[in-house]
Amino acid sequence: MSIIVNKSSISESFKTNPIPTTQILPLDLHNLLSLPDSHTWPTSPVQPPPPSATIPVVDLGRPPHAVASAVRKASDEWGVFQVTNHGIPTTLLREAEFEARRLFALPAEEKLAVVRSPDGIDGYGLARISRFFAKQMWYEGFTIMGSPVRHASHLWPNDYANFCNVMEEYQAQMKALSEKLLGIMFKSLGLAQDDIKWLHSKTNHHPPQAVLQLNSYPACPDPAHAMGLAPHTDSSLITLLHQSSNATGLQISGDGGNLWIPVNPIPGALTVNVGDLMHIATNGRFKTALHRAVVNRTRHRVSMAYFYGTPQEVKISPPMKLVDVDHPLLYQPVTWKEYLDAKGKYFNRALEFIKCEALFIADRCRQL
Ligand SMILES: C=C1C[C@]23C[C@H]1CC[C@H]2[C@@]12CCC[C@@](C)(C(=O)O1)[C@H]2[C@@H]3C(=O)O
Ligand SMILES: O=C(O)CCC(=O)C(=O)O
Ligand SMILES: [Fe+2]
Repeated sequence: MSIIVNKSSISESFKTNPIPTTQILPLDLHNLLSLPDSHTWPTSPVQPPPPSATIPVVDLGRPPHAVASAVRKASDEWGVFQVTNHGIPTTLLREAEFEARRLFALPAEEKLAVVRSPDGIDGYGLARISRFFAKQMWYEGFTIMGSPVRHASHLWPNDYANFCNVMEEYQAQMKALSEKLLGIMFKSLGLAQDDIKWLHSKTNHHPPQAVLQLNSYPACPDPAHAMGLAPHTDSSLITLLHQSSNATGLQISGDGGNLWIPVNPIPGALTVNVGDLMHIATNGRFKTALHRAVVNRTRHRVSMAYFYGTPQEVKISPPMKLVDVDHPLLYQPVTWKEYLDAKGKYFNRALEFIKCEALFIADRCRQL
């Protein structure tokens, strides 16, 4: 039997850049009565957002031209918006959150049995961005790519079918909605299907890659000095986020990090983040939103993020219609895996490192 290893799969990125175990294992936050020093962040001045700053909400039930212009405006200006009337059954959203909570409610030692391996993509653990920060986040997560059966059957040997069925159905529905939204986004820029072949092409050898991340932020004894998920942009084309409606937590940076605007959960709505790959694919037209999650004293908040990206062999570059003298090509073509490699090294500066000037400068240096 021969094993075909395609070096471009996103899970390969974690094989080439393993994460130290100390950056994977979370403390049992559910039983802590005060904030340990390891989790104490310097307080940042809390500024009230200006009254005009609210994250756009797009009703997908409106006429197509109205939806397209609202999506375009939100993606240009914010890189994030909420969608209502998206067609995902509320019961599925509720069931998925219920199953996620059932997982995080397990005793710490049972969750540790499905901890991510240093070079793996799926399983339980801290956020991958942890190693870029001196302090730990008030956070635990569980990553699913495809079928969660291997880990779920470990957690619930006699009772894993429901978790798996719900998570698989959730991923199928999120995939369909991601594809619909990407279609709307590209169309809103005046592009036809033919302009972005990699998005629709039947010639891709692999299906689009996607990751479902369950995020858990236990109630926190000192939320003002804790961080749920530190400021970052998502590496996907788009991310569809469902946040539990029992607590706010997601915030968007209005100005690169000093002003934070909350995304107030609308029951049943989903938040759409423009990811770094979409910023690359639109030659910088659409913004990638810097965001973070904060925690609170009384509520255990859970969110579910579905990261939708490209098939493994696809190099992302903008369609020619978005490149001209006024809009020179901004970024070098990259696969998702290559981009995750850059993100693993340079974190929030990864985009800078794949800028075309960087290539130009590197060439110049070589010539000198
Ligand atoms: C496909 C992805 C996207 C990843 C990396 C990889 C698997 C898990 C994703 C997250 C999930 C939690 C936030 C984030 C910032 C993190 O630390 O891990 C995400 C990251 C990214 O968007 O870069
Ligand atoms: O929990 C949230 O609201 C944010 C989650 C997030 O940003 C992520 O999973 O990338
Ligand atoms: Fe995110």
